[in-house]
Amino acid sequence: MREEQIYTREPCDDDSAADAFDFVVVGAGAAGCVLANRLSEGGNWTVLLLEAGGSETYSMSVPYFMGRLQQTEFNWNYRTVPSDTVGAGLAGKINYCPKGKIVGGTTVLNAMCVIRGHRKDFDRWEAIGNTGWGYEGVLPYFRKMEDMQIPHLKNSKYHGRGGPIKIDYFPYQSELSKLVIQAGKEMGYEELDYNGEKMTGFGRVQTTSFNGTRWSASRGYLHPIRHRKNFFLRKRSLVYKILINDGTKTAFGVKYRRDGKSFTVFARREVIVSAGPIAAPQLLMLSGVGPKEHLQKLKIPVIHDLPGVGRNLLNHGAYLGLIFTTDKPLSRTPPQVYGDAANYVDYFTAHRGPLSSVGIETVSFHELKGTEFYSPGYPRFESQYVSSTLIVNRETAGGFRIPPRLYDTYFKPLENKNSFQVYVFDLRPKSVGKLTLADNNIDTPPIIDTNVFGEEEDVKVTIAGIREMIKMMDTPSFKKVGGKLYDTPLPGCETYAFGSDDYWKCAIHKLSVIFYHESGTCKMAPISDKMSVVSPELKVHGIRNLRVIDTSIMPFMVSGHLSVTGYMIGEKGSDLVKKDHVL
Ligand SMILES: Cc1cc2nc3c(=O)[nH]c(=O)nc-3n(C[C@H](O)[C@H](O)[C@H](O)COP(=O)(O)OP(=O)(O)OC[C@H]3O[C@@H](n4cnc5c(N)ncnc54)[C@H](O)[C@@H]3O)c2cc1C
Repeated sequence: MREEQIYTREPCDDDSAADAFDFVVVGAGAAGCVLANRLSEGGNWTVLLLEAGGSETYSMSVPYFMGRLQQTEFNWNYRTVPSDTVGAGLAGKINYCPKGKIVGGTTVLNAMCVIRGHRKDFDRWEAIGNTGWGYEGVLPYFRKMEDMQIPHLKNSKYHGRGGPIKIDYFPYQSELSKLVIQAGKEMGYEELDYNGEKMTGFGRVQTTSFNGTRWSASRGYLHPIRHRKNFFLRKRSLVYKILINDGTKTAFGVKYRRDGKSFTVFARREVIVSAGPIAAPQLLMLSGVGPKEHLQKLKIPVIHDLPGVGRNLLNHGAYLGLIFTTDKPLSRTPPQVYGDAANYVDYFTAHRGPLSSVGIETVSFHELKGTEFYSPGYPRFESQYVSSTLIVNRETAGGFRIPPRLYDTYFKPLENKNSFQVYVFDLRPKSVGKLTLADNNIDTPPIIDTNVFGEEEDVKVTIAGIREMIKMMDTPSFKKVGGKLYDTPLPGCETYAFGSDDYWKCAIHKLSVIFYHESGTCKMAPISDKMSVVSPELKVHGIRNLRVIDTSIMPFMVSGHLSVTGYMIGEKGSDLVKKDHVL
């Protein structure tokens, strides 16, 4: 048994010399792990899963350690280009763009929130010609991936049981979380299963966790298949080229680098790219599939001109400065959590206590009644209630690139106060960015221009959201604890009257972050759409035996978070592949 198998049941690293497989899947993230599992079930085909990162470890399963994981080698550590619209007040005007480089992909680094989106989001995908991707077409796959643990949701027709991914609440729920749900009721909202019939309202956050531990893509989809004879996982294997026959335009294998050596493997049936929204378009372009002029400029031989590769970069963006103070402590700051030995005892004996949560235990969804953005039954913004002001702590603030001076003037005064933070974000922003290559080398990170908050409408929606949150302080529940908006003007925005639209606009552009929901860079749409990269069967236009199956295929943003969308795409994509290779 190799060392990496001692603490987890992750499959061993395959070091056989086999060089031909039925399917070669690139990237062991949310979608890639699903494909490896589903295509190897039945034993008819051999499947090789190539992952650039190494093994998941036990400590990664502790929810509260989430933020720290971003400061490790298990993160690709991408950065965005400097921006005046999102995070203009961050160091260098640059946002971090974390992505998991590990078996399990970004599901090992993420906040574990399970929020699928609204049925209308998927109906919109179908309306542009993606037959079968409407809500009724995707719901069975959302259910298939789930093993619902929350007692009152186990028998809901919207949820699944017995699937690979366990869904549960975090065992820990702060006083803040309870209070927010109560306040929501006082504002006239329902407490509900936002992944069910209706979405508007408040709820405890459903999470990809089990018994207080992270349930990653690898735990759910790879651990159970570690003994399959037809499944092979090669770790620390960086794929740098998809091999495509220029004459027949057929993909037949990939080249990858492992431990300093180069290898070639062949795919008898298909190459499937599941490298995620940043690396999938990067790999296509490095292999000669992408916008012709861009590739020619970088001296990459063009195999197929596909102008849409890397375009349509979707994302959410959140304002970081919405903070409320209270007379009573409702939650704990990171130093309080990390500094109390009792929390480790609680966690390591019973998987309970604050370490069993990432710090977000409640979410709510709002329609913005009375504004131009109101659409009955279709919420337009989400709030996440952070169980402490995580950011009132130098280390966490640094994790968002908040410069020391900004920290000292805006956040430091809160260090000895009781406060909590609300992330508000527009669920369906209009801004769209793009991803391009910096050069023709896989080791050079691509240029990520998110354009988040580039459209005026997205800023207006966020302002409307902030105002809705401020109203929450008028509820009896928050009055009882002295809930108050933190109204120190943000440095750089003092010239505007605090609370005016102009003030909030300034603050949003300065103190915002991308919400790590990059997607859409290999857009799924019929070929008639010039920006389309893959067909509704997820086949790359113009190339045989090559598909992209991960969150990069999303044509439009969903009103949710993307790991479960990734699982759904992996599940549905597996069925589409199987259909084409019926024995
Ligand atoms: C900090 C953070 C918090 C988040 N919080 C949430 C949340 O609470 N809820 C939620 O639903 N979503 C959340 N997300 C987003 C979600 O986790 C991702 O959108 C989702 O995992 C994307 O799935 P994917 O399969 O497309 O890609 P990924 O899961 O990123 O998988 C891609 C895999 O491909 C590998 N790879 C890339 N390039 C290569 C290459 N050249 N060769 C070999 N392997 C390669 C990568 O190492 C990775 O393992 C969060 C993301 C971040 C960064």
